[in-house]
Amino acid sequence: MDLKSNHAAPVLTDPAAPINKSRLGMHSSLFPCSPPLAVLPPGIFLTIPRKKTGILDEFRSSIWLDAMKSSSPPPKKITKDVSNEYSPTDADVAYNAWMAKYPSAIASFEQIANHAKGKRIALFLDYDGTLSPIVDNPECAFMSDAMRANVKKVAKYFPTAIISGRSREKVYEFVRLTELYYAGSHGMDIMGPVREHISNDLPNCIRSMDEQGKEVNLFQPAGEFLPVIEERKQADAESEAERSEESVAYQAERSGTTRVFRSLVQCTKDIVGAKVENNKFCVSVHYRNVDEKSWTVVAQRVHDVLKDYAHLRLTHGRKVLEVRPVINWDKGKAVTFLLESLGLSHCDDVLPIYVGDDRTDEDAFKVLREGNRGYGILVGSAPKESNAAYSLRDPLEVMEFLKSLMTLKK
Ligand SMILES: O=P(O)(O)OC[C@H]1O[C@H](O[C@H]2O[C@H](CO)[C@@H](O)[C@H](O)[C@H]2O)[C@H](O)[C@@H](O)[C@@H]1O
Repeated sequence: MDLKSNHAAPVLTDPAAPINKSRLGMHSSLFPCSPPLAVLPPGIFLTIPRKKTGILDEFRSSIWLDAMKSSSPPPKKITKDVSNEYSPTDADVAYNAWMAKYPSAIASFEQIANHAKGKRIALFLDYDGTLSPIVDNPECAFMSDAMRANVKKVAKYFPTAIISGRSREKVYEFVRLTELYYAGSHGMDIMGPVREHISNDLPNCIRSMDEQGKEVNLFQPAGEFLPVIEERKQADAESEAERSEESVAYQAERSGTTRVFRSLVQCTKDIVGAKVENNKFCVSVHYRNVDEKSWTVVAQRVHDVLKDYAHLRLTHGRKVLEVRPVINWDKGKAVTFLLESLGLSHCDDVLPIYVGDDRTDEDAFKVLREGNRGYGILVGSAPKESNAAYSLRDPLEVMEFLKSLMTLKK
């Protein structure tokens, strides 16, 4: 969800980071659906009108607060009929109606299998909330060994990619499977197979090596947003003493984060429980562990920092505010890019399946739904409108679904 109420979306101008728009053109086949906001052709920048008041008024505060509250509802408890006098609550009725609209991918597996007959499955998986359960500390969102083993097996039969909001490096550290493709920063950092025509057409696509020394294509559509060289030089010039402190700000600079990360760390450091995470092309401001009374303070501080930057925008994930470049790129575009990289686009015999739990995954569900080419599967049990076709309750059910998928191997 974009937080752009009252035309005052916290978008940022970074005068020190000039953006070379002409370098951001790309192959037209990577624009399968019309962009959600205005685009500056031929690049992939979005323009968002903004007002520079810097103050979250009461009205907008309450909109933000509502969005913050509803951003990660707890899983629905299954109501048990122990007394034989079960009378469903309104919530049960709503849940059952929702399940009828987004049936379980496990219960509907036969239907999926029928559709997959004679087709090659391409699998796309989100990480947090999909392969690993949502936990309070983002550094501890480990996937189970059983899940890893099943993802490994499924990747043996079907091309499989992880598309995460985390940095590509970080999600790889969690997953540690070399047989997958990885897209980090909500698809803004993709390591995929080598395809000549793609790397020739896209200026931000380069030939690179993966961890195993295998040749890959590295596509970073928001490449222009990495810190300017001067900042790196400045970091290099820091004293050894400063370096050894291993401060959050130093680590961020070293890993290529923009100045906005440091500003966000600085402006939230007195808010107990707030955590700022550097995801390379995006920055996450977590408020899951912040007292609810201070949530609007978090929103206000983030808003204040962002009002000075024109090339960044704010979206909302599960108890997290996500700062990202204003470019027309998302997980949906990443799926299209990867299908093309894998040589699987424009093929009638390919069935892409995308499994994800978050609002950012909706872009991918939408691409599959609109192209009428595969299935989005929403992970969660809280009724919400989605572009997915099916649902799974939680990562445990995701694992069951992966096991079922393996029965479809040739
Ligand atoms: O696209 P994803 O792989 O789902 O990444 C989205 C964000 O996931 C992480 O945050 C979420 O999971 C955390 C661990 O369970 C949880 O503590 C947090 O509240 C959730 O929002 C990650 O830390 C973010 O950087 C990602 O953007």
